[in-house]
Amino acid sequence: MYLHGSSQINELGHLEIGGVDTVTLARDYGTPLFVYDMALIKKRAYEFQTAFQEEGVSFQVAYASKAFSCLAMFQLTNELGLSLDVVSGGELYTAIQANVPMEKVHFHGNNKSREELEMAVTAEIGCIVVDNFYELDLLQQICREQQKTINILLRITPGVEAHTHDYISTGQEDSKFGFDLESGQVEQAIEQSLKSDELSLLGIHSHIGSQIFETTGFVMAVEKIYQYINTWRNNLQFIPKVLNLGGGFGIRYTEEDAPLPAGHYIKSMVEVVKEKSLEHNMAVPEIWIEPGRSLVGDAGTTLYSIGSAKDIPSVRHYLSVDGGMSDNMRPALYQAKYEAVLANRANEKTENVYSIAGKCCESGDMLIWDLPLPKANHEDILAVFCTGAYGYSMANNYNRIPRPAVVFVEDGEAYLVIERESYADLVKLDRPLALAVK
Ligand SMILES: Cc1ncc(COP(=O)(O)O)c(C=O)c1O
Ligand SMILES: N[C@@H](CCCC[NH3+])C(=O)O
Repeated sequence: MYLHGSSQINELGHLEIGGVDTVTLARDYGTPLFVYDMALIKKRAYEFQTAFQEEGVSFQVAYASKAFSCLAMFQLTNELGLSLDVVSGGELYTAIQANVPMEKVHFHGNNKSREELEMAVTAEIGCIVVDNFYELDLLQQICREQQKTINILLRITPGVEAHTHDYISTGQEDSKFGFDLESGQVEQAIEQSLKSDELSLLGIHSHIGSQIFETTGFVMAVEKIYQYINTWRNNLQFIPKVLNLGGGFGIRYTEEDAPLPAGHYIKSMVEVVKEKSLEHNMAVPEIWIEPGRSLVGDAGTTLYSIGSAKDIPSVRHYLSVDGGMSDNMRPALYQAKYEAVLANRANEKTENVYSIAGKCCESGDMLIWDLPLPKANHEDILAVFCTGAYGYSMANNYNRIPRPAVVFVEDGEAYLVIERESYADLVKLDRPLALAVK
């Protein structure tokens, strides 16, 4: 059994995270419950930061908050010295409510609305990562109206295919994100940005995809960008001060995954940026990254109560849990794989192979296929590891299932950071027909 971070088995044979017994957590807060190991989040942030420090370059590590966002998470990442990448008005609003210094916020998205851009300009955030010409025009207009200037990066699609699931690959030429490099769109966008009194162009952004296990794609993206440096410098007198190379660093969900240590990714990125900058006789730009999954993914564990079982002789043993695709879309969406244990009998021998079904009204709502476990029944708590990224943040109310609660744990203490949704919450925005607005 692979245990992440501070997870261990205690003397009762229970899974413990951050010094807190998960069986007690399940009893006190109910299930499904997301449990975050705070020490592991801190460790992951520190690994990226020290890797940059060792390379001796200027850098920013921004937390890609789409992986998991809430007030407490934003407060924590801010305390850790991370910047914050948001992709919507909702994430920006959460950052404002969490008192994140606005100069540390970067705003992404391929279709930011006027309202969202106005909100960002009003809040005077640190940087907007502009994705397309529509946004470039709109942002200039908004800045003019508000008589403000704003820092921007231009997101480019470098034409690099990351080796990952198609749905989470973003750097290929045929992508909805960013300005196309090959066709000259980037040059045109740089020109428009430089001409604008309202926009201060800091540099270039590239994000090639997610759950990436090798450094080649990042290196190729840098090489692609530098192929255009001379053109930009000669034609437009533009040299990027910032290169944001995105996120996407892979994590270990199961034994099939072999992620590199954070330092490896950073070292190869920095090496190629230094080498190419030297070749082009230019100063090494500031290097920014924006990891999401690799900061919070393995720090999260979901606790479920096991309910019904169905045995189909010689075919399959199903066990159903009290959550599913409503709190973890990833298996249904990407055929993602997870490991899990019985939290209350974590040191017992595995005897059976079960397939873990969610409770949603969908045959595709299967969390794990063929999981070896001790003989399990409805008194057991299932702990699914590595659910910290894109679990709660993609949770939904399908079948009107309330979203789970979230606790942070550290040094034997648990902190409830998101309450469990109630049935009353589910109908909060509904209007009975008699009161419905015509
Ligand atoms: C622009 C951008 N930055 C950062 C991320 C974070 O990626 P990950 O969670 O894989 O680190 C994403 C998601 O893929 C993204 O689209
Ligand atoms: N939600 C995806 C990653 C998308 C990242 C955002 N661009 C996942 O769970 O793997």
